[in-house]
Amino acid sequence: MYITMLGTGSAFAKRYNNNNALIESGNYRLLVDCGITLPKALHDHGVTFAEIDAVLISHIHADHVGGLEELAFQMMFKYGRKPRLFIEESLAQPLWEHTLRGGLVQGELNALDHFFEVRPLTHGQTYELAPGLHVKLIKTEHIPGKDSYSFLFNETFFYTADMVFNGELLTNLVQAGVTTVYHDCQLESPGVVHACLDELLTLPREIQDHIYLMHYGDALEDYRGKTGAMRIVEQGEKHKL
Ligand SMILES: O=c1ccn([C@@H]2O[C@@H]3COP(=O)(O)O[C@H]3[C@H]2O)c(=O)[nH]1
Ligand SMILES: [Zn+2]
Ligand SMILES: [Zn+2]
Repeated sequence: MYITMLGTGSAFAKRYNNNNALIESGNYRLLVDCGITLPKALHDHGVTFAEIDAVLISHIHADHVGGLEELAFQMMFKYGRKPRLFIEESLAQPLWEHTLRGGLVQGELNALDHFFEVRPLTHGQTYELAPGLHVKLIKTEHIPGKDSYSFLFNETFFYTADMVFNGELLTNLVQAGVTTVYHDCQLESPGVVHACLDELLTLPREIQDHIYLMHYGDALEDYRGKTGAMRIVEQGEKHKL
């Protein structure tokens, strides 16, 4: 599988797009999150919504779901079909009621599954999304009372939803065979709702070796060379996993 971060920025970043990814496995294309900036970022990448097989959602913040209205409308009115939506079952109703309903409702089109081919997922279970592409959702802490799910792909690649620092989880995953971790990182301390760089730097070198930082702010250039053994994911670069 290959991953390209169409954006690597924090919710407030202006130099970087929202932290959303394009995963490719054979001919299968999966969007991981679809934030406000995603429609333009995908366009700039030379891919149309019609060429996306499915979108997978981590949690309900605009930098992760704010592009879904355009996705739904483009697919309905431009391409005449529903996009496939993988989402943890606990998030489907809140996504509709609290985020999408206002913009999408018109007449009898008044439910999430009128616009999306919804595939509810249960966290902790492994699903085959396409041949050679499996995912397990892991519930991780972000905002109190707001469900958020990180992704374990093919048992070897861990992609964090926005999450607070959890060194024990990272250590356990690496010990269980995870080779690559893409981790959201707030550059400034304290982290509060994200892991911050200072917290991630407390990890032992053998864990840091596996970590790539994403979801960073506009001050990234001031932090190059200060991320220990952790590398930085560059927006737009395609990596083989
Ligand atoms: O209790 C809170 C809730 C939110 N926020 C900010 O709003 C942003 C929403 O998107 P995000 O989850 O990528 O990042 C969040 C933070 O930057 C915060 O600092 N404290
Ligand atoms: Zn975010
Ligand atoms: Zn968030």
